[in-house]
Amino acid sequence: MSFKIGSIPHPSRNGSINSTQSSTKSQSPENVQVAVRCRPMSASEARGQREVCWDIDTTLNSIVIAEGFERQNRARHKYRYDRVLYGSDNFRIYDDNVAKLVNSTMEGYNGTVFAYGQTASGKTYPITGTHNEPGVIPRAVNDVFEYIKANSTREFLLRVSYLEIYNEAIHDLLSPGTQDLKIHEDKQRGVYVSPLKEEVLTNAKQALKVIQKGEENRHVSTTNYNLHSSRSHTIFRMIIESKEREPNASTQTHRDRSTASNAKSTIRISQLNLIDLAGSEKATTNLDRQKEGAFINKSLLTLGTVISKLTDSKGASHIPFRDSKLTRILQPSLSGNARVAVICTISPVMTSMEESMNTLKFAERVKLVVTSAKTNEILDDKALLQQYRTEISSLKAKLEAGNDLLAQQQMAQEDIMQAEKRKRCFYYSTKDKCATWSLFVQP
Ligand SMILES: Nc1ncnc2c1ncn2[C@@H]1O[C@H](COP(=O)(O)OP(=O)(O)OP(=O)(O)O)[C@@H](O)[C@H]1O
Repeated sequence: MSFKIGSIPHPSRNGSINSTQSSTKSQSPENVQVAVRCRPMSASEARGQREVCWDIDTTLNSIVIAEGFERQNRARHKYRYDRVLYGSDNFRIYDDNVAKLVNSTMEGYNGTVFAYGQTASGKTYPITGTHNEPGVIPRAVNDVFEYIKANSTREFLLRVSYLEIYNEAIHDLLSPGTQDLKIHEDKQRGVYVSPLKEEVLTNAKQALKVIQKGEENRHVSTTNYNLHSSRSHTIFRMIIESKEREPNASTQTHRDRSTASNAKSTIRISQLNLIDLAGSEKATTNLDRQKEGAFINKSLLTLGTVISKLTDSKGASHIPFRDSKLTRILQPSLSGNARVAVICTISPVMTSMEESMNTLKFAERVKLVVTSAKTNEILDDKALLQQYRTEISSLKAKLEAGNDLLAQQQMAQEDIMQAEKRKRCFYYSTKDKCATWSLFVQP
């Protein structure tokens, strides 16, 4: 894999991130964004088949089996998605289907992007990309740092992890050799994998090094269909924390300080999951590939079942998220609190028609999944402390105001007593001509 963040070409098409801060706390329910892309033929495919077996309309975003390629009795059903593309342009796929989602993760919403399709259909290509056509991961990392640059009133903390699910076992790609990674769930953290190494990111260049390190540790093999076939599902996760930056203390008024302490009392936390699924494969004679294929097919089948049940209009009973590690990890995204974008990839050749049709049907079903992302805000300890401080000083002020009132009442009481004494003194001094009492008469 070779890509460089600093040298992403086509600057005019770069920078699609909108830096405005959203004031909404919850997005209205929305369907999963689905893009379908048919890759161009490879040189060897082009030798066996002259034309692409799909009729693709990139304006109407529809796809149908091309005339002359339909099989007997197969109706030429036209499929429509949010975006239907042909070719190698990774910029368009990112700008149209992913950039907005990445932007919203910077504003506190969770986001998940995954690529789905048979082996060698071109899933890794849009996710990691090439030097000239960088994929979702390098573009997202680039946009995250661009967003941070454009939003100087907030400070950000970025952490990444990179894992793969190979033969139903979870491996840490950033810490190879770590054994026995398990999926856990608790109220605070939701579903998470542990022990999993997290690297703190400080700049885009370092982020790409981390990704490259992870890529090198991924399980890749040569299959009948792909020279560098990914034999595992990978999940690249970025955790984004942000809070209002504290203004310069020396230039603040007391009022500024108390407003600032309220504003910085919350921290936004969101996750960006970028997932490259392993591809389903037809039977092979290689025993290792057979074993891998069985695990891959089973987890993709579970993903299909989960999607079907989530979109079952009768209201699904049990959704089998726990039947595979992949669906278990994807559970929080698919069941609600995340924006989700799916890139479905198909091959241009007739020999893969059956698998491509299955991918198109999957794309149709996943399009029906509805999610409703919310901003995730928490109070941090420091902010909590700050809140307590503000509360204590307000109580003190109230107490002081109360004390003043008490003091005023005491003084009034004393004034009354003095007046009483003066009255009595005046009475004594006039009646008994008592010099001693006359002292009280004088002010
Ligand atoms: N849109 C595309 N334009 C040009 N080349 C592509 C495109 N998509 C894929 N390719 C090329 O096709 C081959 C297979 O692609 P890729 O590895 O992305 O497939 P995959 O679906 O991830 O396969 P697997 O599931 O086996 O890992 C690669 O050589 C890749 O460079």
